[in-house]
Amino acid sequence: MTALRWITAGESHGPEISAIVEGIPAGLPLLAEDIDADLARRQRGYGRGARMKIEQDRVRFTAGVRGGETLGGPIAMVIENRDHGNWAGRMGAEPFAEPPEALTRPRPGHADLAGGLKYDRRDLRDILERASARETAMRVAVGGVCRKLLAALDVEVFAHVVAIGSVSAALAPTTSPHELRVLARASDLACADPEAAEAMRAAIRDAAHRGDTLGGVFEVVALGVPPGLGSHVQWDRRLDGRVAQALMSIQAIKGVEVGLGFEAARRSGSGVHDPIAYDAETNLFIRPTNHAGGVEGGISNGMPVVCRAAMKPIATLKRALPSIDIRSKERFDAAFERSDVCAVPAASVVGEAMVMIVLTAALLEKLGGDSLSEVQRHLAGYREQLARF
Ligand SMILES: Cc1cc2nc3c(=O)[nH]c(=O)nc-3n(C[C@H](O)[C@H](O)[C@H](O)COP(=O)(O)O)c2cc1C
Ligand SMILES: C=C(O[C@@H]1CC(C(=O)O)=C[C@@H](OP(=O)(O)O)[C@H]1O)C(=O)O
Repeated sequence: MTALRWITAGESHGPEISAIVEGIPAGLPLLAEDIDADLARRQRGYGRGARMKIEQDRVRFTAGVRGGETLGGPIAMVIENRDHGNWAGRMGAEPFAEPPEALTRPRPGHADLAGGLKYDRRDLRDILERASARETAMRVAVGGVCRKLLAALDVEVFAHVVAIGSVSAALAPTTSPHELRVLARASDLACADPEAAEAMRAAIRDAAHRGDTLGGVFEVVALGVPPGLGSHVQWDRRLDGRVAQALMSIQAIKGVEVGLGFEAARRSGSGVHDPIAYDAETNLFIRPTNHAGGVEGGISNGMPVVCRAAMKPIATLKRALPSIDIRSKERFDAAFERSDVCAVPAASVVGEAMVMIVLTAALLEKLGGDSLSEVQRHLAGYREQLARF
């Protein structure tokens, strides 16, 4: 048993993106098609650009899986970049026969300029290729592996879009998590409020007409998380801190909230903290409200883990903002090729994946085990301990 660790590699227009995931126990049933369903969800979504018509993301396992089950060793995965075929002579590893035209015009809001300065690259393509959110396809694949393990431990994670620009979803307080998940999955906006979704589509169309872009907010909900994941004892073990880092690491995410988040700062204590009750039938502590978003003291408390992420608008604008050519130092009028107008629905699928990865790591730390059956046995024992508390 080792800690869960993972890493991705690959450029947006290179031949493929890849990942290695280590720490998944042996004996977990795992098929490429389990992952592909999530990859497809990340690709569709109102507001995406022409690139998504080219790609058809599918994962291929190249290590760690045999006969449809994990072996306990590192799992290696690749996803082909179909667009790579259109980049002949510009994206290979070998020296170029003819140097491609350098990209010297940084886009405000993207990594182009900051990355160029840091790595001393005068062709900004050397930065944008890796800064691109193409990489998030692989995060979703890693999250998909974790989803299989979480499902075997009765944990379910889903995301839904709650705002696009200034349009917010309004949900009836009676909407159950199950309904929320089904409604969001059925929408090309991953939004559970059909009326708001229509207004969101109109806002995205309007932004596209104006040559502009939009951001928004998505929420991730994790059900079935046992109490006791994460820890109060050290800064880097707090579950809320780990979730925030994971969500904030997604390209263009600029804010994260757990539970009430910023709203908690505006209320007094009596309107924030969740009263503690006890259910004598299940022998479990329960909470009538979940303002904490399922985490207190950096530890899961048995309630659903609920967090939100705010995404800034896409940086590549049809009507570009002022910028300077890094070679001539002159102001330029940007040439626009293609871009997403709004990628919040796609980012919500990525957020779901990142939360699944954090929860899987925390669960494996709590429970230990080299095979799925061992982890399941440990969870059953822990649940008995909780019921006796
Ligand atoms: C799923 C997804 C799709 C994105 N698509 C685009 C895009 O088409 N064009 C673009 O300029 N930025 C796009 N972005 C955002 C950039 O990757 C992001 O703005 C850039 O990495 C800089 O953001 P940062 O300052 O948070 O790193 C996308 C982000 C995500 C999560
Ligand atoms: C390729 C993906 O997203 C890309 C993320 C992205 C960016 O700048 O982040 C820019 C666009 O790429 P391109 O410039 O090739 O059109 C998006 O399509 C993807 O999500 O799979």
